[in-house]
Amino acid sequence: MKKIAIAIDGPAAAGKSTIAKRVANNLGYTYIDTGAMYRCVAYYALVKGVDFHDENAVCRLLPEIKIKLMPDNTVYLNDRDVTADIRVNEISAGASIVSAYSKVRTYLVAQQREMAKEGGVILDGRDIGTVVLPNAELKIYQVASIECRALRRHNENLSRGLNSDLDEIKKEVAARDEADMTREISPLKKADDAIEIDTSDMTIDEVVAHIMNLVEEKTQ
Ligand SMILES: Nc1ncnc2c1ncn2[C@@H]1O[C@H](COP(=O)(O)OP(=O)(O)OP(=O)(O)O)[C@@H](O)[C@H]1O
Ligand SMILES: Nc1ccn([C@@H]2O[C@H](COP(=O)(O)O)[C@@H](O)[C@H]2O)c(=O)n1
Repeated sequence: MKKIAIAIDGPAAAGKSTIAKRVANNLGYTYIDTGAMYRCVAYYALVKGVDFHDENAVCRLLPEIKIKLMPDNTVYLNDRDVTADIRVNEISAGASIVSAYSKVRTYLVAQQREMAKEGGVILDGRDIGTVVLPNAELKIYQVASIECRALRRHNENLSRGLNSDLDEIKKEVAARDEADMTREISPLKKADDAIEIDTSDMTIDEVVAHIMNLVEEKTQ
């Protein structure tokens, strides 16, 4: 079967990475979690004591930041496993701040394109269909209502034994969407040729099956 590039964009907690991992697994494709890369930049700034809002200081760190996304979805930053460290709320908010900086985006987008150049890839993020891979054969814009997304994240936290406040999550997710959609550079938006999937009333299996059908149409 022909190997294609698949782009999945959408707001926070829409289920992009869950679906992307499942589809990648079904197809034997490489999954590239671009959000993890922005999270690594924020995490490194935090470790170095650099204020997320200090653009020049954050950008000066870039040459020191080496990110590796492993086939088992662990994330290495300068040869250290940071998979869990980059998932905390402070880093979600920090990633949203540092991702607005032009030099940060240029640095990471170049790496994302390099990783995707052979095809047989599925990338999820905010600007994959619009900027990173404008020629991707299949572009998905995955959405769900804010209530649904906040509840999913809340349940995920509870199932991991973490403290979780549904109202706080709703505020955090809405604030991140607002920042990601209104920033000047590469804001989150649906690519003109993307297929929108509202997953609010769909199970994970239904979303995966829907995308698998779309892949089949594109690869016939
Ligand atoms: N269709 C679905 N039905 C029910 N739960 C879902 C569905 N899709 C994803 N989920 C759950 O929603 C939660 C958030 O999903 P996920 O982390 O994949 O979202 P995301 O879009 O990658 O988030 P972010 O952009 O914040 O990294 C997970 O707990 C996942 O299991
Ligand atoms: N292509 C991308 C991916 C992510 N971002 C920013 O990183 C934040 C964290 O992303 P997650 O997918 O892991 O939640 C996100 O809120 C964006 O600010 C991005 O700009 N472009």
